[in-house]
Amino acid sequence: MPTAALNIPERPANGDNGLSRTVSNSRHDPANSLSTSPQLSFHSPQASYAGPPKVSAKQLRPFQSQDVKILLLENVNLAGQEILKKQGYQVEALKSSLPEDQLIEKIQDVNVIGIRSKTQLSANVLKHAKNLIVIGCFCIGTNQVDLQYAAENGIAVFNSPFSNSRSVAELMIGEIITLARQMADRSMEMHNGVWNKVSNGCWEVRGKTLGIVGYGHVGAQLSVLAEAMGMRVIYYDVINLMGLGTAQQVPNLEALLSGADFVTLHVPEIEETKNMIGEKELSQMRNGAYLLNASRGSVVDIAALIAAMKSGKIAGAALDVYPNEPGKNGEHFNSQLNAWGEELRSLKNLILTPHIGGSTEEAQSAIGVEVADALVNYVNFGTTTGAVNMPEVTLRSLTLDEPNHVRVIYIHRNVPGVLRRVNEILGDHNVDKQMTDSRGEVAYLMADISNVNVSEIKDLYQSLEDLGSRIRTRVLY
Ligand SMILES: NC(=O)c1ccc[n+]([C@@H]2O[C@H](COP(=O)([O-])OP(=O)(O)OC[C@H]3O[C@@H](n4cnc5c(N)ncnc54)[C@H](O)[C@@H]3O)[C@@H](O)[C@H]2O)c1
Ligand SMILES: O=C(O)CC[C@@H](O)C(=O)O
Repeated sequence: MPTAALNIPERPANGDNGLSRTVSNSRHDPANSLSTSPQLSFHSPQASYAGPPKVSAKQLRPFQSQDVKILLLENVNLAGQEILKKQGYQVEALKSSLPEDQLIEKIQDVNVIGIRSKTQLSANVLKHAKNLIVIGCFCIGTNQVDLQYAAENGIAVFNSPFSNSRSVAELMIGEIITLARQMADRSMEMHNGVWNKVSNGCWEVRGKTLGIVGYGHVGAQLSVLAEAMGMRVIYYDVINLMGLGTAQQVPNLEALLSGADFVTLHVPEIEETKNMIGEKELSQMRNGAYLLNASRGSVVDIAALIAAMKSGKIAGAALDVYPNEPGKNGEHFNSQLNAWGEELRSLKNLILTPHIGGSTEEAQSAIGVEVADALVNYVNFGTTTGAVNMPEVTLRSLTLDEPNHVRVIYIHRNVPGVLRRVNEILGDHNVDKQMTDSRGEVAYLMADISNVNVSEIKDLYQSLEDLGSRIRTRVLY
């Protein structure tokens, strides 16, 4: 199938290839959605978008669905894979990420790519992705994708904004107690056959202060759980947020660092959070305090943390994320990967986990469903609700009673005069409904037009493609 399969209409002239008239029900079974049993599948709360249109909606596809090529990396959950396969798409799922050269090779061929936190979709990689229309990040973080480059090249990016937040918060609770009781060291000693019954430097967490940096989805969940254990909670965030329970916002990072016994980091990876905790910040922490990082590896200067732990300033730490992480399970975490690797591993009361904050059955299946649904909605209907780099645009579904309608999607540079030119082209038909919105330099227009013969669609597509402002045109019918 040629590149243009997702853009240029190629259905037989009678428009009846069977695909456009069937309505697939890719949603999960709601009967299971309230289960809390680990034996049953768990589904996240209803996401902010509505999911694929249901029963009476007309399935829009300008292509044979088996020609949509999807590459899933990093062991995307089976629940998500199934949703995509049910659509008839060609799905290749790999367990690991790919090194840049192999990624560049593979990405040239695919229309959709699904990744987690490891795969780097830089501008250098994306410039080879000539057929790519959408990226699904099956996780919260989107720092691994050049979002701006993607938007400017008409590639929408979706993620799952909160489906693993609870899992991260629960891990933090476990780690706070583990650090306070030096449990990881005691366990390690027992594994080595050593009995070492000590209470020195071991504490209850009740009455201690937890300082949360970044009071978003994870930080807020953690706040509630920590208070339930009798901890006092303070938090620092760049925006003013209402504290849950009796948690109190502090005015700056220094106030948080000097006021907390445990400091936990839940900020995104952005320029401002790079090495946010370094030598100076560690010196502002209380003597004998603990540091936890499950945000991104770039947020903590690890060499400075090693020094602070060696000096006794920091009594313990828990790290789930690192500046350089292995690409697949079984690979080594050593000094070749990060210069301080061996030194870090030798420290006492340090919990090291392999980026598993969001790695629970519940979170991964909820993320799989949420992101796969968003991808189906985008590929089949052009809906951008929930996209992290595009304006959010949706129209009510076309119904089976509207046989000669087409949906036009026109992603274009946000410059004056475009809408007039587009509507001159669409104006030969009846524009039933239209929505347009912009985000920075990029604008997204969606219009449903009626009384279009299949033979006219190619011309319509070409006229839009010929406009100077065009980034990408898609015509769905
Ligand atoms: N270890 C894991 O497996 C795992 C799982 C989920 C999320 N994460 C990471 O954790 C991060 C946070 O997740 P979330 O869902 O809570 O994100 P979120 O977007 O809901 O919350 C982030 C909060 O950080 C605040 N913030 C941004 N810059 C800040 C700064 N310079 N100083 C203080 N506060 C700042 C924001 O205002 C926001 O309230 C994600 O971006 C992701 O990188 C890791
Ligand atoms: O599952 C992953 O790879 C990433 C988990 C987490 O860091 C996220 O951003 O959601």
